[in-house]
Formats: sequence, structure tokens, C-alpha cells
Amino acid sequence: MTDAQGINLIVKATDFAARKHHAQRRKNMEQTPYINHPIGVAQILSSEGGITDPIVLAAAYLHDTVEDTDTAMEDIEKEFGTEVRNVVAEVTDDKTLTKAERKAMQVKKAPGKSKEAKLVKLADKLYNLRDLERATPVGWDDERKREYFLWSREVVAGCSGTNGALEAALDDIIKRNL
Ligand SMILES: Nc1nc2c(ncn2[C@@H]2O[C@H](COP(=O)(O)OP(=O)(O)O)[C@@H](OP(=O)(O)OP(=O)(O)O)[C@H]2O)c(=O)[nH]1
Repeated sequence: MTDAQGINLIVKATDFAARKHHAQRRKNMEQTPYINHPIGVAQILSSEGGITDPIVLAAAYLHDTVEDTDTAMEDIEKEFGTEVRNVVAEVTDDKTLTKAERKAMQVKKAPGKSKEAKLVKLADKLYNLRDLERATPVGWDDERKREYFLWSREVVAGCSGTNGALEAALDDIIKRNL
């Protein structure tokens, strides 16, 4: 892929995600636009993880589109190609499972995922944990926050050996909150 193709892929993914998530909000009191989350995940990968691979950055923008909007995996394949599709598929929960099953699957499947998918997972968890440390989502209590930190620690452990900077940042925030 040329540099121009890489930039085009990333910008197209940003636009696609913004349109798909346009009506969604985060669960915090301010109801922040949901798109801030995928943008923040891509920003963490780029600025803190040193990631320059357009496939990973495009997948970061797109990582919740299939799970949380009307986007089909085939749409991702058609618009962004097989490599991006595969990373998005690896980080997409199966919504036919119960929440408990989905959480258990993330822990179980993490070690077997590709490096690209592990990078998106690590940045996703780092963003969410920072969000949790900053503000409690509406309806959450301290116990639910703690459970999210405990579960995230297991998922992150399954992604270890992937990116030193991201794993160190996760280690810090998890230690500070558990
Ligand atoms: N910390 C935080 N999280 C918020 C906020 N708004 C939405 N979320 C999302 O909530 C999910 C975590 O909440 P849970 O109770 O564990 O899961 P649920 O959405 O299935 O109910 C994350 O989804 P996810 O990205 O799909 O990740 P994950 O469930 O795979 O971790 C996170 O992105 C917010 O204001 N703060």
C-alpha cells in the first residue's frame, strides 16, 4: 500500500465511522458523542503505541461499527478490504451471546488473536479504563467499575507481548484502580 492509499483508507474509515455512530452517545453524564471513542482509540494507537499501519488505524475507527450500528461485516469488506474486515471481525463481540458469555469469550479468545486485533483491543481497553477513571457512567456504582477493571485485566493479560507502551499504561491504570 502506498502512503497515499494508507491515508485515504484512514480518512475514509473516520468518515464511515462518524456517519454510522452519528446518533449514538457515550454513557457519561454529558452524553459525549460516541464517535469520540473510536477516534480516541485510533489516537492512542498512533500517539502512544507508535502504530503507523493504516490497516490497524482504520480498524480502530471501525471497531464498534458492526457491534453497535447497522453495519454488516460485508460492508466493511466491500469498503475497506479483507485485511481491515478481518481485524474488525476479531474485535467484534457476538451479540447473539449473553453479556456474560461475551465477556468470557473476550478473555478466552484474546491470546489467539492477531497482533493487529490485540493492538486495537489494548487501545480500546485503555480508552475505556481512562474514561471510567475520569467519570462514572450513568447507572454504574463502584462495584461495577471494579468488575470492569478486573475483567479488563484478564483481557489485557491475554494480549500481552504486543506493545510495550500500551501495556505499561494499562498496567499503571489497572494498578491504580484495583
Ligand atoms: N467507560 C465507559 N464506557 C462506556 C461509556 N459509554 C459507553 N461505554 C461502553 O460501555 C462498554 C462497557 O460497558 P459494559 O457494561 O461492560 O458492557 P455493555 O455496553 O455491553 O453493557 C464498553 O463497550 P465496548 O467498547 O464494546 O467494550 P467492551 O465491552 O468490549 O469493553 C464501552 O465502550 C462511558 O461513558 N464510559
